[in-house]
Amino acid sequence: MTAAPRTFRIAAIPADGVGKEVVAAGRAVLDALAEDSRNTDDAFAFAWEEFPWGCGYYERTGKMIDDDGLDRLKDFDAIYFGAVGWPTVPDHISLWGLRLKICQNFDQWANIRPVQFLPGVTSPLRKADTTELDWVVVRENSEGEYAGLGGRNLSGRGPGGEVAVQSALFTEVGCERILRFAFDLARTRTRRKVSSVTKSNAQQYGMVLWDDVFRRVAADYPDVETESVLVDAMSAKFVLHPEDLSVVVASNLNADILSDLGSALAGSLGLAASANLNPERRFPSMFEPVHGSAPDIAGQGLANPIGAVGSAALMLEHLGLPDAAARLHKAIEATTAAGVLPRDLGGTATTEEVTKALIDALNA
Ligand SMILES: NC(=O)C1=CN([C@@H]2O[C@H](COP(=O)(O)OP(=O)(O)OC[C@H]3O[C@@H](n4cnc5c(N)ncnc54)[C@H](O)[C@@H]3O)[C@@H](O)[C@H]2O)C=CC1
Ligand SMILES: CC(=O)C(=O)O
Ligand SMILES: [K+]
Ligand SMILES: [Mn+2]
Repeated sequence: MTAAPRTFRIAAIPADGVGKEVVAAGRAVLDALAEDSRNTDDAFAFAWEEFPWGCGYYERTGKMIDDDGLDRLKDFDAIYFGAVGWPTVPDHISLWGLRLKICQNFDQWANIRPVQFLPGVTSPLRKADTTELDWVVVRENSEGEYAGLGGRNLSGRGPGGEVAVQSALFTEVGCERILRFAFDLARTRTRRKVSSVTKSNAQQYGMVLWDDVFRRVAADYPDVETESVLVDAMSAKFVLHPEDLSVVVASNLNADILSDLGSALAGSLGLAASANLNPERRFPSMFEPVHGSAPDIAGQGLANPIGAVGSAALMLEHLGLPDAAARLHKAIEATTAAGVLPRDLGGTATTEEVTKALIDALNA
């Protein structure tokens, strides 16, 4: 007798552009994994519900998400997200209307973005051996530069004389929780090191508060090596001394930029995975590739699904399925090592072909 499968309720929000293609790919891989677990003692299954929100929905209804959308999402075990944004809708409307709305209302304050180097993928880094490289960007995901504070036309003078203010919000509670999260994560890694990134020479209030809290929290983790680096210097360090990185923690904007840089160094933005976590589990967490909707390649079957599949692996870990997550990672490595590469990695494989290779690799 085998036990009934543990069933996880997942809300899929593919949203726009390649988001639709990579979420479909990720779902196919996850369903294959679940199917494979049937008749085992660790059987699990996914009950999917897909939501049509995004820019197309906005064009039809004037809403990025239904008024009761958050209410409908709040009891899911997790959210599997694609990417939001399309040239027909201003980017700040679409991003605030969907992704930021979910992240902020569900207090997904920790955004985890591993930078992973894969076999068979050429890195633009000049270092001959990238096999030793592996670091993770921890992004403060609830405040900072994306707090949404400010306004336009503050001078009242209108076009030509407009004044706009965009403020960054830093709270001691917000800094402390993300910094502790980074230290706790460092303790789970081979290299126990946290690099904190700010721009506190120029931004003398919020980022100096961050630095102060970093020093205070660090005292509780004497076993973890630390460094405090300005963001301009850290961007150079990503390229020149990536072997010196393990956990890199930064504010919302700085980590957003650094994580795209990191994934490009690993070979492509299409590879990068992320988890928007509500660590207290009061709300569902959301898993999405780091990249956007890529309108330049959308609808052509060219999207690299690996970032979305890596995000699915982060979701499996969050759901308490570490063995299944490890199998996904192995399948990703086997696929790139075998040279099944999409166009952004210099290959010719379509989204569908990469997805099929990933599914085949699960059982290899
Ligand atoms: N979390 C989200 O939903 C995000 C949404 N966006 C939105 O996406 C739209 C496009 O933004 P961009 O700045 O162009 O960034 P993007 O990440 O969509 O694209 C940047 C470059 O990376 C390539 N790329 C991205 N994903 C890829 C994949 N899976 N496979 C192969 N190549 C891939 C694109 O073709 C493009 O050349 C905008 O509306 C933006 O606001 C951008 C970033 C994150
Ligand atoms: C919006 C965006 O670029 C990101 O979340 O990475
Ligand atoms: K995304
Ligand atoms: Mn980004």
